[in-house]
Amino acid sequence: MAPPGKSLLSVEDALSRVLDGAGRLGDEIVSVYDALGRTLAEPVIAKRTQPPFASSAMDGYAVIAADATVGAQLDVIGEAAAGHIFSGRVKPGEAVRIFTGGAVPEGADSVLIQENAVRSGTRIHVREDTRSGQHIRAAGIDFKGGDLLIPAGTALSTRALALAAATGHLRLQLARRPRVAVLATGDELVSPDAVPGPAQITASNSYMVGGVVSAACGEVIDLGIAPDKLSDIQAAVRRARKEGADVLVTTGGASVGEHDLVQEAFKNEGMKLEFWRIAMRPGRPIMYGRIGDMRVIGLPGNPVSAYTGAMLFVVPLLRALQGRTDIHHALEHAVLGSDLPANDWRADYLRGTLKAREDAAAIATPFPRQDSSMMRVLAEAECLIVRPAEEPARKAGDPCRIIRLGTSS
Ligand SMILES: Nc1nc2c(c(=O)[nH]1)N[C@H]1C(S)=C(S)[C@@H](COP(=O)(O)OP(=O)(O)OC[C@H]3O[C@@H](n4cnc5c(N)ncnc54)[C@H](O)[C@@H]3O)O[C@H]1N2
Ligand code: MOO
Repeated sequence: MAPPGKSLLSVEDALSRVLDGAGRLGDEIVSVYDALGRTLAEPVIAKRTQPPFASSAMDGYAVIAADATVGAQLDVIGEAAAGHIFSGRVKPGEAVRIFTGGAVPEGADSVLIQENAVRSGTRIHVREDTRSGQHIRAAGIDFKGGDLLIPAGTALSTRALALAAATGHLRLQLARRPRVAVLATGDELVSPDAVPGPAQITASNSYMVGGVVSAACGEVIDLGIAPDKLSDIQAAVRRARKEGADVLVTTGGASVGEHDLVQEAFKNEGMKLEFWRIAMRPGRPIMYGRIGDMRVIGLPGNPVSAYTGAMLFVVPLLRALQGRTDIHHALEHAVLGSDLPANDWRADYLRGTLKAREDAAAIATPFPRQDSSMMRVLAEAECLIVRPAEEPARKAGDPCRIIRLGTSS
C-alpha cells in the first residue's frame, strides 16, 4: 500500500496553482524614500546623461598629454573645481588646476595627478608622463538620456533608488502593496502580553507571518486571534474582506482534528478550495483557495510549518501580486555539513547553519532536531536545506541546495 498521502500535490504544483492568475494589483506614485524593496510598475528611463560632461576622476591638473611630459614646465591658467566651469581653453604649455568631479576644460585631454606635479607659484613641473584620456571620465560613461535604466518588475535596492534619483526621478510609479490579513486561530493561544493559563500557549506565529509579509512589501492587517469556533473564524474572514484584503493568511486549525475548523469556516464563507495538503515537510496541511477576489492561505499552526509555508507560498504570491519578474527564491548551491538519511515522499526543508568554505561553496549543516514546533532552532537557522522527495541518502560534503535566510526573512 502506498504511504498515506503519497499522492499529495508536489510543492511545485501547489506553487503554480497559488501563482495562477496572480499579477500586479495596481499602481501608485511613491517617493524614492519610501520605495526600498518595492516593485517598479513603470521602467525608469534616464532623463539625463551621466556624467553630463567629461569630468576628472582625480585631483590634479588638466593638461594636454602630448605636451605634459616628464620635465615639462606648465603655466597654471585657472581652476576647475567640482561645480565650477573653467571657461577658457588649455593650450600647449598650459595646465588648469582641477579637482575630482570638475569639468575637464576644452583643449585638455588628460589629468596629471597632483602627486606627479611640483607646484611653485603659478607654474608646475611635470614629474611623470600622462596618457591621453587618463583620469578622465567621458560624458555618458555611466548612462545616457533615454537609456532604460531599471525595467518594470524590478524590486528596488538602495542602489537602484540612487540610480533613479540620479536621473531626476524622485517619485516612482510602483506596484501597490498587497493588503494581507493575518489571523491566528486556536483556543490555546494568548497574546504575548498575557500570562498563559493552564494548557495555554503564547501566540507568536502572526509576528513571523506579518514580518514575512512586510519584508515582501505587503501591508499587514492584523486580525488577532480567533478561538476554535466557526462563528469567530468566519467573522474574521468577513473582517478581512471588509478591510479589502487581497490575501488572508491564517495559522493553525489546518489539520484533521475536530478542532481544525479553518477549512470549514472558509467554505462557509464561500471558499473555492484549490488544494489542501502538500507533499512537504514541514507544512503538509497547507490549504489554498479563494473567497471572491481574496486569496486565502491556511498555514499549519506549528511555527516552523507556518514559516516554511509563508516563505514558500506567501512570498512568491506577494511578489507576483506586485508584478515582480523574479518571484522565486534563489536555490543556492552548498555542500552538506553532515550525513543525511534517504528522504521519503515529502520534499524536506531542513533548518541549518551556514559556514563559509575556502572554495566558495558554503557548508550547510542541518540542526540535529528538526521538530516543527522548535522556534529557537528556526530563529538560529541561516538556511533551509531543500531536499527533493525520494532523495537517496547523502554524505557530508555532498552537494545540496539551500534557500538562504537573512535578517529580513
Ligand atoms: N492525526 C493527524 N494529526 C496531525 C496531522 C495529520 O496529518 N494527522 N498533521 C500534523 C501536522 S503535519 C501538522 S503541521 C499539524 C498542524 O496542525 P494545525 O494546523 O491544525 O495546527 P494546530 O493544531 O492549530 O497547532 C499546532 C501547534 O502549533 C501551535 N500553534 C498554533 N498557532 C500558533 C501560534 N499562532 N503561535 C504559536 N504556536 C501556535 C499549537 O499550539 C500547536 O502546538 O498537525 C499535525 N497533526
Ligand atoms: O507538516 Mo507538519 O508541518 O510536519 O509539522
